[in-house]
Amino acid sequence: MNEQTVIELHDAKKTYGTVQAVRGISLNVYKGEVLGIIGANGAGKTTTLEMMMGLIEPTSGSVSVLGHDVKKQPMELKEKIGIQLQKTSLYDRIRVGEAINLFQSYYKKTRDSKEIIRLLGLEPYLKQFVKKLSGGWQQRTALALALINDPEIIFLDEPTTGLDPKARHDLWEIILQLRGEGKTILLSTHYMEEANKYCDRVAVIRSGELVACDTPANLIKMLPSGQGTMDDVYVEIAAATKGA
Ligand SMILES: Nc1ncnc2c1ncn2[C@@H]1O[C@H](COP(=O)(O)OP(=O)(O)OP(=O)(O)O)[C@@H](O)[C@H]1O
Repeated sequence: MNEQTVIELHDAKKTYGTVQAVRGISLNVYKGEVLGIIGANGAGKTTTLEMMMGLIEPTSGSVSVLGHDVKKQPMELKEKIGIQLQKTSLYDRIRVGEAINLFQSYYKKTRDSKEIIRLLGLEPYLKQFVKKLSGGWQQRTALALALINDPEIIFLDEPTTGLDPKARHDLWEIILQLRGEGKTILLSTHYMEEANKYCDRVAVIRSGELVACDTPANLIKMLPSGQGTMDDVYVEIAAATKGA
């Protein structure tokens, strides 16, 4: 694997009032990898991703993305990253083609929209309202919008949640194609078979802490029995009670 670091978290913490959402995570993400983030509901996956995206500031510690401190240079960062959020309701009331055109106006540098439409197979849907599309096509539209600025890093928050198996498979094919272009992809997922099959490394977050980050095969080796599946990793490492 190419070991050029594109994201660096150093003891990043995020506190909301009395809630410690992220409790000091240090992590390096490498260029060209697909890094999955797993953990129970409320573990801190979205908060960690949002700090890397520059959407929220860490309460303490540092987050550097492509050499930019997310606190000090959020605008520089915006031009270089692509974000597909869990909820796409913002774009519900416009058509697919209109959403793509609108997003093109947001950035200085853009990727050819025809190329993005071809990659995502969106040609037949351009005149349709995003809201009327199936979940799978809504997710593809959201991914198309995340690619408009030809980002070096793409963030996907639970991209395949709620999709049927074929739509999930097809979306992964696109994600792997993007990795083939040299993009770095970070995503959160609750689907362990997807983490196992498609992610180069998987970060395990438990109660706001990074408890492991390695290849799926190495995470499985960390199990007490030294063997099993990513489901076992989830149950025994990600969802284990503290101190267990
Ligand atoms: N804006 C906020 N204000 C207050 N608390 C928040 C806020 N955002 C997140 N939290 C809390 O921080 C903790 C981590 O939330 P986060 O959304 O990062 O978890 P997650 O791992 O992404 O969960 P899920 O799998 O359910 O999406 C939770 O306790 C959550 O309630």
